[in-house]
Amino acid sequence: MEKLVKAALKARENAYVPYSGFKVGAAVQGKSGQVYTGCNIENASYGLSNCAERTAIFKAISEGEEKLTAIAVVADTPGPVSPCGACRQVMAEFGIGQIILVNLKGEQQTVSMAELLPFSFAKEDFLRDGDK
Ligand SMILES: O=c1ccn([C@H]2C[C@H](O)[C@@H](CO)O2)c(=O)[nH]1
Ligand SMILES: [Zn+2]
Repeated sequence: MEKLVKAALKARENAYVPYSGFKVGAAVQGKSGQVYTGCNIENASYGLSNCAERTAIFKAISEGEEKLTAIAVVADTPGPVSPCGACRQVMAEFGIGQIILVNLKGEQQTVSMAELLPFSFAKEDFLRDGDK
């Protein structure tokens, strides 16, 4: 989805990365069709840094989206960028179908959630039948 890749590239420009210098951009599409973008936002207390993917996803959910259909992630990596484990788990929560991984050379790879995070932990693993 070229629209999502373009939005992610633009969001990458807003990355706040005084510590790593590594800019990442993301754009996620909600079931409504609306697109939400995000960049990574670092902190002097390094562990509080937030990845671009989670910035975009949390923006979408906080605006009322309940399901997300696709996400594009862009960074200046040798091959298509590989999202961190924390972001993979957050993506899995909202059933993202298509994960489009891109680098600045335009190399692109689209993967499914099951490919990106096999054997993931989900609510079905701990909620009782009546609560699902
Ligand atoms: O998929 C990724 C990988 C890394 N980062 C961020 C976290 C940190 O700010 C910087 C270096 O790890 O890149 C992302 O936003 N997304
Ligand atoms: Zn991450």
